[in-house]
Amino acid sequence: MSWVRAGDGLVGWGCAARLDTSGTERFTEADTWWQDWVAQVDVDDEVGLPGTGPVAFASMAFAEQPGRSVVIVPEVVIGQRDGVRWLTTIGEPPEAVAPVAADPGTTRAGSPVEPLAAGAAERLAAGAVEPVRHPGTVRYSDGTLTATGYRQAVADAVRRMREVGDLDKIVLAHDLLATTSEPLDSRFLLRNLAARYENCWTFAVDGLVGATPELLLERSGRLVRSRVLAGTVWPRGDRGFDELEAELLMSGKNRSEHEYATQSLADSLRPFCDELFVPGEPEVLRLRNVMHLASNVTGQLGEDRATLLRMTEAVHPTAAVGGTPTPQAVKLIGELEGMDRGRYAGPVGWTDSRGDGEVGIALRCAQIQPEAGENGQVRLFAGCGIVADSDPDLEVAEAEAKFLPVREALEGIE
Ligand SMILES: C=C(O[C@@H]1C=C(C(=O)O)C=C[C@H]1O)C(=O)O
Repeated sequence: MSWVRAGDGLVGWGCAARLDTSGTERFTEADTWWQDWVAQVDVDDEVGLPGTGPVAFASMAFAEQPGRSVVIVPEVVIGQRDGVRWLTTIGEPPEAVAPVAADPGTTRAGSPVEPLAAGAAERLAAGAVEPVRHPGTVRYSDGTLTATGYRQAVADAVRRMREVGDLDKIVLAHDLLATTSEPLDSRFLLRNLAARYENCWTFAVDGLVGATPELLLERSGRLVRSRVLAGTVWPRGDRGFDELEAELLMSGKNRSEHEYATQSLADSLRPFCDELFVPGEPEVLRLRNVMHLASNVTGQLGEDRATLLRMTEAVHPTAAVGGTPTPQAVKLIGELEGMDRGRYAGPVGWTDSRGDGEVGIALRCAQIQPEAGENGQVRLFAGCGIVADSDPDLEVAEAEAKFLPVREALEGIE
């Protein structure tokens, strides 16, 4: 399990407890389950920062049906934030971790661990940690919704927006299958993604692996934060990055896509906040494969601070992955895509016993298929916001650009 950005974050393994859930109540169930679980453990947290003490990783389904959501409490978590490093264990320190700490008796929840890097290197040398495996060659094939099927779905959505007029924006996605000649080691993907997308949150929860640029919510005490993305350009022709950036900022279509996404997040987050700051103008987030319009929304929570999972329930899905109005968009997504998004475009991240934590939107990701046998198989997803003046061919190309991070990570392209 992983949630890492520019070297900071959490990496966990083992399973001390797990919840599988689905349906409309999935967030409430996850929140209650986690609070009940935390209430029955003795916590010895010497650090007291967000992410120290017991944490749960969560990866929630995009849709109410048929998706499966999962919450996992790892047995061991290594964390790093602003120069502070810690190790958390649940129960007795497992064998693989014991040599890391000077005194294994003190490696309970939240003990700071200095000699971690040295210990990890020793364990690797001693063969206690399996080396990362290369997935071999990669072959691609159509997913449930092919690129041509996707083009058609976009065209149908555009027609409906122009003719019926009950929908302002819808986000449509499609999938792609990749088969590797060797079983897939999620650490191979994670390492490559983290190296190339430092500005993104590299995550892995129960086989869903990716590097998302979009932070749905971060809660840290009374502070809440979100990085809303919508509106995209990608390298094409001989346009330079500056030219692309100017094109993005001036594009009415992209600006309106962005406005719907920011509005939906702000409207659903505002009831939890005493103050909420929404920038008047978006900025541009540059990534290797695409550029996005971005708005950093910040707020101060009210006295009865809702937990991260409760707020996540309220804001999901924003119009960055659903649409406007939300109910009509979500219904039409199911009809036009005709596939199960699973946990793609759902919230993914972690929460601690205080209800703090970070959740991103699971984008630029792939679901590792457990039943692949001797090969590895993953299902990649990518989608785009569609408005009445979208061009289906351009949306197919945009989705293609959004598949790139995982494709290149799978193929080990430097
Ligand atoms: C839906 C995806 O990305 C979202 C859609 C965007 C857009 O349409 O411009 C931009 C960023 C994300 O909010 C995806 O990557 O699959």
